[in-house]
Amino acid sequence: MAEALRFPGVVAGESLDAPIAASKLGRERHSVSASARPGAQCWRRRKGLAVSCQTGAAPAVLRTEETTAAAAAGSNAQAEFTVVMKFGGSSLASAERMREVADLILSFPDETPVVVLSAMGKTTNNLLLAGEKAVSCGAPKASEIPELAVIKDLHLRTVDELGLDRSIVSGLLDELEQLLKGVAMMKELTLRTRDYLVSFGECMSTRIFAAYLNKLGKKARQYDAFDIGFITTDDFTNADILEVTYPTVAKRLHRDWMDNPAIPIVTGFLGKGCKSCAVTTLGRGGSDLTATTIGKALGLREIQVWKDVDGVLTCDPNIYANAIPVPYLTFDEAAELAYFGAQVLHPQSMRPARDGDIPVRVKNSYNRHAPGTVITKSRDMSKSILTSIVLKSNVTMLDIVSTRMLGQYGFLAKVFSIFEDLGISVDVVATSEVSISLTLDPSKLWSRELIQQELDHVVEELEKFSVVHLLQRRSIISLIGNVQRSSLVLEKAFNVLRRNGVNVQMISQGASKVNISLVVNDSEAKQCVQALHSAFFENGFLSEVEGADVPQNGSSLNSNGAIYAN
Ligand SMILES: Nc1ncnc2c1ncn2[C@@H]1O[C@H](COP(=O)(O)OP(=O)(O)O)[C@@H](O)[C@H]1O
Ligand SMILES: N[C@@H](CC(=O)OP(=O)(O)O)C(=O)O
Repeated sequence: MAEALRFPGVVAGESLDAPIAASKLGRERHSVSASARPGAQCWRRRKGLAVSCQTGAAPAVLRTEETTAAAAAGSNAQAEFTVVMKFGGSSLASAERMREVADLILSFPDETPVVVLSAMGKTTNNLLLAGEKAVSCGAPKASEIPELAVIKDLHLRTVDELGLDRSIVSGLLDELEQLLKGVAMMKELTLRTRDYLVSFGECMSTRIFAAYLNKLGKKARQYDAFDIGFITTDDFTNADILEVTYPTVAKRLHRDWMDNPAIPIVTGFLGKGCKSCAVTTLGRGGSDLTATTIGKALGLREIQVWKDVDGVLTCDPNIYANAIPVPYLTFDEAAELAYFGAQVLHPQSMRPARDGDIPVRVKNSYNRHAPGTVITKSRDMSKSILTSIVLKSNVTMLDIVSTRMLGQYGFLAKVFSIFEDLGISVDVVATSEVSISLTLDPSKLWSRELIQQELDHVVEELEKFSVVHLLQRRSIISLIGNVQRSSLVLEKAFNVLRRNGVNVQMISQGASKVNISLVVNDSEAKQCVQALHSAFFENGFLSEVEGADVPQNGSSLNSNGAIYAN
């Protein structure tokens, strides 16, 4: 196995991110050597993980070199692996859960899976909290951060309970502590350091799980995604996967399988920045995207995403416990649902699956025989009316009225150029000749909220040519379904809202043709979702409508569960 490097951001001649540098300075174990590969340089250390780092490699160079080589291997790469099985943090919260997930994987002896894992339980949140506390606690106190203790305890206990050697994670835990000391010393946590910090979660869970499968006698090989060709933009905390990733990952997994077959256990959520060569992350929940990327790269039969719920549900079960599973979705519906706030899937994760036309199956690792949700390119929409109701809260709405007699084209262009310049996402839009109403994504970046100063700045810019009303604490309720039946959906929805005394402040029928969005006050939103859910899904409405496809609870809809039927 190659020697390891946990500082993929460190390239000869490049300045280090300060806290990482500080944590490195605290230790002496590093040695530096150049990789044998022409045009590449690599920092190595005696212990830890392996990341090869291509110095200053421009994406274009990578694309030419890697694509050509991978294309040769590409067709064969499809031969061995059959499915991706992704398990999220909720499926991997303890040693007991790891045992169950191993058992689940082994219960499909006819499959050759690529396994993608997230960090255990709430580890990512704990890492982020630890990082934030380190900024202000002072270096001597960094070792005492409570979240660090929780992370250590969980991982060491898991290793012990699974009968594995503590050395599987102890080096990483030491390194994590050093990093937190570095952050504490420098009193800063850059986005780059944040990504590096959270990467410890997936790096540990995959090492533990691979070791456990090997202990059970099932050959498994651990991979850090940033080491096998997950090349991304350098947008730390929210990076995009570059095209070169597909052939590179396919080539690597295929080659290793040919050399020595073993189930790949890949870190979800992580990548390597194309310019910085540092660890990047794909946004919260990004392991789903890792899974669909691998599915497309290898041209697999199916992508399975194992969660703690019986599939995609008719609404967020935390908002309304009566939510029921949705048996079928299209990629467009699933993407819209995720984008408009359903935390169950990463918003970008449907893209590779759609491009590769690979079905995604959302399953429950706690209830493996439940049929789950199958997401495909198309489905019979003739009977579909409403699929799911999604709520996105804490949204800011802007009413912008032109004060100059700009034509509509010029007015809209001016408004949107401001959002583009400030890097703020717009969700729902309704326009007239001289006015526009729109909502702003509450999390401009996945990891943090739009802050007041940014909003003030937006308003200031817009007021140069318009009158602006800023309306905060709004919610978007998205009705995901068949927009061809929009009159029926809207008639029912508005009846329900009127009965509940709710005034809709904006309405938009998405260009995607699967979404009608309504904007209401935050304070009324949950009650609206519950009332809409009752009206559409619980009182026989859909079965009253001629030809409607009616979701039900339980397994009677299990026409999509053929391969799990037992
Ligand atoms: N429409 C929905 N359908 C299913 N789950 C939803 C929905 N909206 C929100 N959720 C939440 O998403 C969670 C599953 O997603 P996530 O936490 O990312 O799982 P994992 O960590 O296992 O990948 C559920 O436990 C549920 O609370
Ligand atoms: N661990 C990362 C990535 C991820 O996808 O997690 P999960 O599969 O548990 O949502 C996060 O919490 O964001």
